[in-house]
Amino acid sequence: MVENGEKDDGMKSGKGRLIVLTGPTAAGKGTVEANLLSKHPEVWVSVSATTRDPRPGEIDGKNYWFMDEQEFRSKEARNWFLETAVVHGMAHYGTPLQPVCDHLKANIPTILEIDLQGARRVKQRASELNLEIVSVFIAPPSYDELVKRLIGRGTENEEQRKKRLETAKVEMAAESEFDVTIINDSVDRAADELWNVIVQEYGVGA
Ligand SMILES: Nc1nc2c(ncn2[C@@H]2O[C@H](COP(=O)(O)OP(=O)(O)O)[C@@H](O)[C@H]2O)c(=O)[nH]1
Ligand SMILES: Nc1ncnc2c1ncn2[C@@H]1O[C@H](COP(=O)(O)OP(=O)(O)O)[C@@H](O)[C@H]1O
Repeated sequence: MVENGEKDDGMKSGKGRLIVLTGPTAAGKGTVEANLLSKHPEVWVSVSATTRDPRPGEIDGKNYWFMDEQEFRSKEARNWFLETAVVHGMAHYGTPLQPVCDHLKANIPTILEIDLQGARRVKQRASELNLEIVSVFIAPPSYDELVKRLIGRGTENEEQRKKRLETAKVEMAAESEFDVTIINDSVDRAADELWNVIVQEYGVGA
């Protein structure tokens, strides 16, 4: 066991590649992950830290580690994170490093659900951390459908939705940077496609 922030050779011994999952707001990332986990509970999805407020029903330590900006910045200064980003120009988000090292070392299929900036940062740090990654982009069937899903989810006010849609346009334009694109028209099928990526990368369940 090493302290957070130190280089962990667990990254070297892990066989599978880290799955970095990105997609615009309300494309259905959380819904697809929940479907995948219901069918394949052996998959581990990293729990990020965030300074945004919890949505109704969200549980600390399950959906996110919710913390204030002071705590987030202090952890950031101690290299506690694999990557961090300010998303939608509003809240800080970050991936705790050590649990990722531990799960990869144990060869447990590991998914990070992070934004475009975070995905780029993980790619930049890949060689420093001896980390192999496969990047997956979850796309909505269309931009109009994404707007419908965002409104239908009903968890943001109009100003927050506007910011999310601005970010969404930037993220959708970056799709070609990713190794695999999964279009989330049917949740069940999209989750199966994601599982196929895991089977290919980790050789599990085949
Ligand atoms: N860079 C980074 N992005 C994250 C992290 N956790 C979540 N995100 C991203 O932050 C964005 C906002 O997430 P969230 O507040 O749950 O809103 P939603 O995507 O609209 O449901 C999404 O693009 C997430 O993928 C993280 O640890 N690091
Ligand atoms: N394939 C789909 N078809 C229709 N609605 C969907 C689909 N996938 C997700 N949704 C809905 O879209 C909204 C946004 O999904 P969510 O998983 O919160 O997105 P994200 O995590 O990407 O922000 C939710 O209300 C969800 O129920």
